[in-house]
Amino acid sequence: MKKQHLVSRLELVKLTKQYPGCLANDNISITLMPGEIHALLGENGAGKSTLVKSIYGVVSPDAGAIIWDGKEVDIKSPSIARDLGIGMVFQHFSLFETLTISENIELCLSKTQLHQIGDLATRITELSEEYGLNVNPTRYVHSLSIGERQRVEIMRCLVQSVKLLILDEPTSVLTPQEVAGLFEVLRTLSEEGCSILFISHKLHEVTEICHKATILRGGKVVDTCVPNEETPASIAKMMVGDLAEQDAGYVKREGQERIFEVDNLSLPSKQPFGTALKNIQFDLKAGEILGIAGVAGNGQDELMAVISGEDERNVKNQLSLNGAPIGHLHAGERRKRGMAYVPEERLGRGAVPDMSLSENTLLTHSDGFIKKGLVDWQSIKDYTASIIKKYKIKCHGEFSEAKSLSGGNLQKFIMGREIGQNPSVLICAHPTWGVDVGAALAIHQALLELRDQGAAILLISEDIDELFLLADRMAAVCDGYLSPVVKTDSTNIDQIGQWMAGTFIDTINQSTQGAGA
Ligand SMILES: Nc1ncnc2c1ncn2[C@@H]1O[C@H](COP(=O)(O)OP(=O)(O)OP(=O)(O)O)[C@@H](O)[C@H]1O
Repeated sequence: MKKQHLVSRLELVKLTKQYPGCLANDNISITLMPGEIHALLGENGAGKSTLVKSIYGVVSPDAGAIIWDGKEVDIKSPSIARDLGIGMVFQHFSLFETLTISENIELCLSKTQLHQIGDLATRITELSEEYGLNVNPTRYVHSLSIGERQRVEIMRCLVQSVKLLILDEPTSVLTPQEVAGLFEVLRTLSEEGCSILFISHKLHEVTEICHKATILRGGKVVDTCVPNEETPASIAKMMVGDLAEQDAGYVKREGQERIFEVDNLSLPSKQPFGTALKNIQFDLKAGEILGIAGVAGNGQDELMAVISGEDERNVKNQLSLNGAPIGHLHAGERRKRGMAYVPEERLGRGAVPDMSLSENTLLTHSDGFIKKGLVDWQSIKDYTASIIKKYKIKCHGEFSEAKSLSGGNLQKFIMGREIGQNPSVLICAHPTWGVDVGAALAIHQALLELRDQGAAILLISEDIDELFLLADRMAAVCDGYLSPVVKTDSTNIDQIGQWMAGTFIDTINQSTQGAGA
């Protein structure tokens, strides 16, 4: 970070945002200097997203001021933010699959910007070389991996000569190798004077790359620190107070009898740019967690949809539960037999946004709460209230609409709702995605408790550290293929990282061809 600048790049002065019944940002003041990489930390619902949305013109604050390069500004919309030089990379990318990289980037540029840039494809190629982004402007977005898509989003900000780049949990979708590449780009940008505001729950990354950190709690700034003078544990303490226990070194278990099996499953994707599943084969054992690593978009969604029954194609003999085929049964029937699911997409698949938490509970627990044909609302409310209490979910109550919860709080609710059914098989994707350290610890312990009671758990995640922490056996998916399944104790992050990049596929293809010859 260059130190000679005296004028701050961005100053937030007593920024305040009130939602009905919730003061999301309460008099927040933060200063960012040019070139500063600044982490915004806080437990779920602390107000981080609301704050960055105010800076990017998506949310309009009720009080306070935003000072940009020394002058007060009124950022009424993202286009005003972009004109000022503020770029944001959201957790969910907003790219059109059927357009090229260049066409996607062109869509968010004004006529004046396009005129200033000249030939856009040439500019993208130049910037790609300058920052080592490896972005080819003529490639179609549907052919890109998640890591490449993120680089397109960053490129979209770079072509607009961004002076402040906001990243919302940028590393949760990347392989370890891609995280290292991203950090290189961020360091170069910082050297050149671009400020970076970085929301993350991964504290070791914050200590590695950020110059300063601001910690929010209950909508207020409660602390600031210089991350490389702290440890992940000391920052966690600033965020959530003392953690009674630390997440470390859980005992690995050996599974008992085989409960669930996927046998030689091959299935074309139903989506135009989805991933076909190719000869997937694995089993889940009672009292064991099987972790599947992989960068999003490599068949995880398709696999999850087939197992849950959301994909209704008949794969009768390819899926079995307790020795009986279930691949022809609909989703509700599979739930009745003891299966539960936590899908990756929490709003829309995991919960219906406009329904209350109680109503969302009823959707996946219909059997338990319908008595003599009538819905037992009191029991549903009590059960929902118990999940809210157990997982310390920040909301107004069981009547809160799912969409009014912050991302991490909704994730906690969905996990709690599914674990609470005591399933014999739990299939879950990204169990702690966007969840703060304290809540992640609670979710980890609930998963391990369920495992120790004899459930078989499939954990699909992009968080490789979490998989190593929780899984007893591990594998990786790439391009719809599943790698060999190995005991977690007998592998390492490097090997799994390479499998995530597909190094095992040739061997699998050779052995299948060999078998067919
Ligand atoms: N549209 C809304 N209506 C009502 N309340 C809201 C709305 N959006 C956010 N909130 C509330 O504002 C508070 C702050 O939410 P915000 O999304 O900013 O938290 P966060 O720190 O980003 O959390 P997370 O880490 O879970 O993403 C939460 O209590 C949330 O329930």
